Amino acid sequence: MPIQTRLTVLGPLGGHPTGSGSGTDVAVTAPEGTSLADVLGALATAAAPGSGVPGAVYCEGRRLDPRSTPLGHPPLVDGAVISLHRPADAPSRVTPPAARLMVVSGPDAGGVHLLHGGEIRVGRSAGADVPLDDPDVSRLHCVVNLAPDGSLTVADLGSTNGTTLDGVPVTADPVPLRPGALLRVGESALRIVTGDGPPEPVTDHAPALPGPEQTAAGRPARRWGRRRAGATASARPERTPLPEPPPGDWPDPAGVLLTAVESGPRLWENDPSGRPPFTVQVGTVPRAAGPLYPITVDLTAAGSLGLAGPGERLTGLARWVLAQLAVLHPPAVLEIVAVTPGLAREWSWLGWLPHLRPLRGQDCRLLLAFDRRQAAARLRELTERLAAPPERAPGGAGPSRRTVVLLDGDPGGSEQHEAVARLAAHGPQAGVHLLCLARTPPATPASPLADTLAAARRETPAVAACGTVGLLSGAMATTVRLVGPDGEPGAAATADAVSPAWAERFARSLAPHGQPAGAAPGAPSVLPDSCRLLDALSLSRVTPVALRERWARRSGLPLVLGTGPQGPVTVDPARSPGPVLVEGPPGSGRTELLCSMAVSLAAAASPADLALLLVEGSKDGLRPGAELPHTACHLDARDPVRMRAFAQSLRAELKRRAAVLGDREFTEHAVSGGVRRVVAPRPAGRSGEPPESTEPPMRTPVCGPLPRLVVLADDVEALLDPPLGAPGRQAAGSVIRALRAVAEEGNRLGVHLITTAEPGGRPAGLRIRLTGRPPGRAELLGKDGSLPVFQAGRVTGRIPRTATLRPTVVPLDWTRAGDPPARRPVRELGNGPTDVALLASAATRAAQPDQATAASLV
Ligand SMILES: Nc1ncnc2c1ncn2[C@@H]1O[C@H](COP(=O)(O)OP(=O)(O)OP(=O)(O)O)[C@@H](O)[C@H]1O
Repeated sequence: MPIQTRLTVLGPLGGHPTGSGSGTDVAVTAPEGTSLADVLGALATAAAPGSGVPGAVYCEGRRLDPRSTPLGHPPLVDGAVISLHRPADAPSRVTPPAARLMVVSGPDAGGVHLLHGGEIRVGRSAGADVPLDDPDVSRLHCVVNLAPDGSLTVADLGSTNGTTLDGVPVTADPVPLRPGALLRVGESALRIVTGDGPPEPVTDHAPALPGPEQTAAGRPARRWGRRRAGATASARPERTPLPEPPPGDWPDPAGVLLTAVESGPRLWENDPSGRPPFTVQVGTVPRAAGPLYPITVDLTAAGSLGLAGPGERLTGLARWVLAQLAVLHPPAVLEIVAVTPGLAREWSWLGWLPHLRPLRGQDCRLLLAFDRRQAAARLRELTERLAAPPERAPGGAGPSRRTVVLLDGDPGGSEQHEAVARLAAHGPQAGVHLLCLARTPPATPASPLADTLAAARRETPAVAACGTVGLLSGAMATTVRLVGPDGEPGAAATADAVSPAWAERFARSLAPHGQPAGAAPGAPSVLPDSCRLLDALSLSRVTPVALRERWARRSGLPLVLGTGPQGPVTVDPARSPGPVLVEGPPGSGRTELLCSMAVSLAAAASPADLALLLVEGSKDGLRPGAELPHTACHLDARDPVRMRAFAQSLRAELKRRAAVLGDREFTEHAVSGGVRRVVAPRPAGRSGEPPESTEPPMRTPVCGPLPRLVVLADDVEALLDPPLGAPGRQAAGSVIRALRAVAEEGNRLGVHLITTAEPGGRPAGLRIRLTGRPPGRAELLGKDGSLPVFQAGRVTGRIPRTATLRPTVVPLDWTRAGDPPARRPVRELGNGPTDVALLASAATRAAQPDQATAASLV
């Protein structure tokens, strides 16, 4: 399977990748094992057209050897930044810092600054060592000193609003700064952490919210300072009693960045501290002593969350909300969709997050919408979900996988507005929650909360359906107040916000994560229109040796169905509580899928361990599978004698197994010696003719361990309701009764049924629904709801080997990431052996010793 890796290439001039605008983002698609050297020229051309192959390549400050650095593996994973010719200005790996100064709350939160000793000045000025875009922070506000002996002190630098340490004012006289203590400057809270962290650079100095000059021009610091001293009623936290604090410990922006960059143990953790899922913190309330008090919103209770306020402050808060959701929930649990027409610059960083991959088979590269056409497509996909049954967690009450939809900007015409309204009203029950942004002036004494809320509803009507709305308030919009369904505002809290540079760094760090266990790294997130099963099985060149190795290391009965958005899709029919059902409209690829399943099973287990029984209700579509040495029987419904004999043998086999096993469940090789087994006969008929009826449908049993039996039954509808005049009409009932017996008790006895219609008995344990667009496109439905869609493997066509694919390097255009992917039509070859024939031939050779044993026993 080819893998895809998205990289950012910095040209000869280097630079720091603080946004999608600098450097060139590219998607490299190449077969597994391709080295950097194979694509280096194309990468250099993408970064600077006309430039030659560079002499040196760097990643994370290290020089790489292009020939021995494979794509898709560290450090060249999704989201990596490489620089050509010379190292980038990006922070490089450094010796472990003595301490970290973390900005844990405030309007420019999330910074993690490495301290190596000496004085560190904190202030609003760009020249400060720790610059903070916080309007209440003075240009040079306080200084932290790390002495050679590791001791820390802090002193105020004559700031307007003062500095406090754990609630105690700090003067110009340095006082000891204990690790873990909370340092407050303006609206920001900082914490020192010491200890030997990994040497990962995380300093994020880029000021991204309005720069110091802008804020200074619009707001004299002293006036804001006075306002704080005589705060307005709406901005005073002590006026509103705080509710019971939510349980659990709450992540702060600096900790979240570190978790993402270092893939810390808390990434996607199931929080043992009891923090409820899908709950986000929008700000904190400072208390005289003790930790910051988190103000949180539970999306499952609120339904949807509205956020209103001015420009960058609003996006900074929304970035923080989305980042928290992404760091707390894996992509298997959380899907993020961004419907933000015209706002690619603001929101393209989301594209690095694994949560925006179209795992449900949506027709796009990423779940982004930067123009109205893309917005219409995303909204259509989402509203279609309202009609589908919600995905339930096993044993759980609520939907197992939820979707958070960021809505920013005008989604389009009346149809799209109506779709948004439907999602706002009915989405939460289906696990779809909106995060609606409304750009309004902040709530101030001149514009009370009620007016701001009304303005937000006018600006973004869906806000009216949001169970909770966060309103940014105060002259500089650094305070947030939550308004619930009762219309009562909650406590005023310092709004937490993070910068675009922070968000980009955060999202890139998560980019390589989120592949399910066993998926190929960098597996393409977009479903192909055609999949060669042998590629999905990693058997592009199928040889007897490769098969014997697989057969030897088999565990269970792995059945690879095809490829999903994250790599091969595998099920285990032996673990299904009932038959496996393959449904779909005519021509959707059911017969082909049954053939693929036969091939996939034959690749998993040797003929000694597995026998296949192929049953056809009307056509002759499974005939290619009869070539497999595993096939013990190929029955078609035109021969009543063989049909009855088959039904009799199958029922006898079930009875015999039940007698041998008693109360025990079938396990691999548990039963052997003196036990007869069913071995493969070949039906004597040639293609298109009914097989001759002289032979029993299954060969004489011989001694040996019990193999598993898998019955693959196609066109079972024709057996359930045989057409008048069909030759097998009379015998169809006996076959159906035998299949029903397998459905009922087969699994316990190691006999499994894969069928296109339920014959009765135990209901299907696993359903595969082919959609028919394109042929072979299918979704897997477990008992707990829908799982990702996949493209079923093809075995009877002649698909050229994809292993010969040449690597491609394509510039990434984020504005087009929400479009359907460009598809290269797969041309099937006109001649040459089919893949089922290739595998059957290799399997026959691989099974030679087995067959010799079997023959001697017959
Ligand atoms: N996985 C696949 N990949 C590509 N093409 C496929 C795939 N499966 C089926 N097709 C194409 O679709 C055609 C119909 O497939 P198939 O006969 O398996 O469908 P079906 O559901 O069994 O239909 P029917 O029962 O009406 O015959 C095939 O001839 C093939 O060209």
